[in-house]
Amino acid sequence: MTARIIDGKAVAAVVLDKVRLASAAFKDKTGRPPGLAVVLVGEDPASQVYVRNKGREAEAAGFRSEQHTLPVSVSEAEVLALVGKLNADPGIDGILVQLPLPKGIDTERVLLAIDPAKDVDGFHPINVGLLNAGAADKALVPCTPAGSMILLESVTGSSLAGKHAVVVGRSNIVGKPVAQLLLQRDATVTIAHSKTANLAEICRTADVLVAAVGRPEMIRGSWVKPGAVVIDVGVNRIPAPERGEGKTRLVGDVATAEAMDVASAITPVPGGVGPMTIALLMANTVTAASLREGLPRPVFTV
Ligand SMILES: Nc1nc2c(c(=O)[nH]1)N[C@@H](CN(C=O)c1ccc(C(=O)N[C@@H](CCC(=O)O)C(=O)O)cc1)CN2
Ligand SMILES: [Mg+2]
Repeated sequence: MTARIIDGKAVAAVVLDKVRLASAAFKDKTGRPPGLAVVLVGEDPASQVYVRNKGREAEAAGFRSEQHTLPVSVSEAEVLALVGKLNADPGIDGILVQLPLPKGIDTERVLLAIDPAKDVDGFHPINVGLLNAGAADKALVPCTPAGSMILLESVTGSSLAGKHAVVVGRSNIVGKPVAQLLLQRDATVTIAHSKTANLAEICRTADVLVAAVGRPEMIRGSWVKPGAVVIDVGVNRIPAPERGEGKTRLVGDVATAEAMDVASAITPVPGGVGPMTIALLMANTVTAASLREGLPRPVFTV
């Protein structure tokens, strides 16, 4: 079997088209565009790229887009003061603090300070609680898990009843929320991680395998059940001396070439889940804006 490649860039483009329409409709109804503020602390080069891309997509979607860049030396109190100012700004619907934050700043405290109604990352305990209570329809759902589900559903349809989903990874950003979303689609869900015994054996029982462990190509082709759908959330930069001295390349958490011989469908890295993260951030911003204005929740499923 050669797996079908799930094209995240193409699906993200469809979501972004819907975002543009929803953004224009929002502006027609309210007289203002949705507003997104992205906060970057420090100079992490990957974070700088992600934040720039978020600003570019926000502008393309017709949003009011703000970027706040703070030096690495900034105090936690100053970050909290900025979040407080953005919470109070009626034209800002979405606030995102780019992670990771520099050492010395308490990430949990910063995330807790964001107004849950503006928490377009879905990381605030109120949104986490709503998702875990089975009320995802009232929550802002984290972007990477929500995007992963759209890619998965493009292959399986919306019901996963009778399917065993194995999530490898237990982060708050991906592993735990994606497990909740899979449960809500009636999958039987196992959360495994790097310290799970018999990990390969457990993965081999997965009809749906979500890899979010952050270890380059850890999941081998022999771990994949024939016909499984594989969602690779990993984005790992590894040395690529074959490309020249000091060069690197991106790989996922799955050994893609091996898995392709076994799976029925798989997301590539790059070009799979990654592009969905930013598309879903734009979707969450229109959702937050609509809910804040008492408008119906827009739908961005593909
Ligand atoms: N506040 C947040 N911080 C972080 C999040 C997040 O969702 N919210 N996620 C990641 C970083 N991230 C967005 O912020 C992100 C990561 C990867 C991609 C992406 O498109 N990846 C591409 C490859 C990109 C490359 O060439 O380097 C792909 O997989 O195709 C987008 C967004 C951590 N921080
Ligand atoms: Mg990807």
